[in-house]
Amino acid sequence: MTTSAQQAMALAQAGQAGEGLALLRAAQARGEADAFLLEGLWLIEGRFAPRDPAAARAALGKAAELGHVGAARTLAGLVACGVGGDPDWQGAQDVLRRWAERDAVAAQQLALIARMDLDADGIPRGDYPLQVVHDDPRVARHEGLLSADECDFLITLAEPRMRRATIFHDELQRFVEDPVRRSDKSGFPLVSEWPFVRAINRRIAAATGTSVEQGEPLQVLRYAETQEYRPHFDAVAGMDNPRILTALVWLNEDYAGGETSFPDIGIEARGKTGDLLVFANTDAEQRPDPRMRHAGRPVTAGVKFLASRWIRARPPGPEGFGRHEVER
Ligand SMILES: O=C(O)CCC(=O)C(=O)O
Ligand SMILES: [Fe+2]
Repeated sequence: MTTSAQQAMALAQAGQAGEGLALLRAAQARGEADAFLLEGLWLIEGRFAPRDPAAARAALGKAAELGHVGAARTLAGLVACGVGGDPDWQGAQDVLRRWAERDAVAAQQLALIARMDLDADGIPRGDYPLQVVHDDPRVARHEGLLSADECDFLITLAEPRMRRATIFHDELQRFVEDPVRRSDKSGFPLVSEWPFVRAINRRIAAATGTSVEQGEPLQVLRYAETQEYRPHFDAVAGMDNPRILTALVWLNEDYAGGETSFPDIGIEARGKTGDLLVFANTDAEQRPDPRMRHAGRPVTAGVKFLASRWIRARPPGPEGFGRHEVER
């Protein structure tokens, strides 16, 4: 069966966004939740329709009211993150509470958030002191940034949406699959920066001394046996808002191999579940630091899960972080 939303998407992809939108409007008039959801997604991403976060939030609210669980998940994240309205941490939890009986993901978010030490705005109250591993260039770690339950839940959320990881190709000016990066990944862009994910991002921000807005979408990387991320730089020339830091959190430890290695400064890092590794990619002038080449070494047994967040020098402008940003 093809739904109106699917037809609208096909039209938009064929260059007929106006017709697609008309179809969505008709379906909305019939009370079809996924027609509200799809318009909401277009409006957040500014794809097939001009970006309008407030209208997006309204459309997703409508879809949620009509019983769409995916829309309710996205809505809770927008409320938490302040997209299309002021950030409202308590309001985001109200959305989760309304859905907790019908949606195990909402219930689990609430349960894990309840165990976090957060103020009323969802800001972590804790201190996350770093142990220095290497002074210049800076590499540091913090043990137990995330609990084992939080790591497991991130993996659970990421698993169904895993895709082959890509890298940005400078000549082609787009993301491509490449033997340099053989792993799967699952990102948490704005439409899936759910309250739990937001809370994790805030904790990474607190531990790295940055603002939560400076981070590109959180990614969960999955490396099966033999998979690796060959030596590469996270900061590359030509980013006017450079990736100054990378934060990695080990989400499991029952695998062999898979060390994060920095061959030019002689570091091989491996952490326990929940440990954070943070490193500077740029020098004092925010130019890519040639010593910060690093790799995820091949996994030799088991499966490695790692959360990764690339942190920019400044929050994004209205158009996001630009062409190198991890796909939204
Ligand atoms: O898998 C690793 O150990 C490294 C990951 C990495 O380099 C990245 O996410 O940028
Ligand atoms: Fe990297």
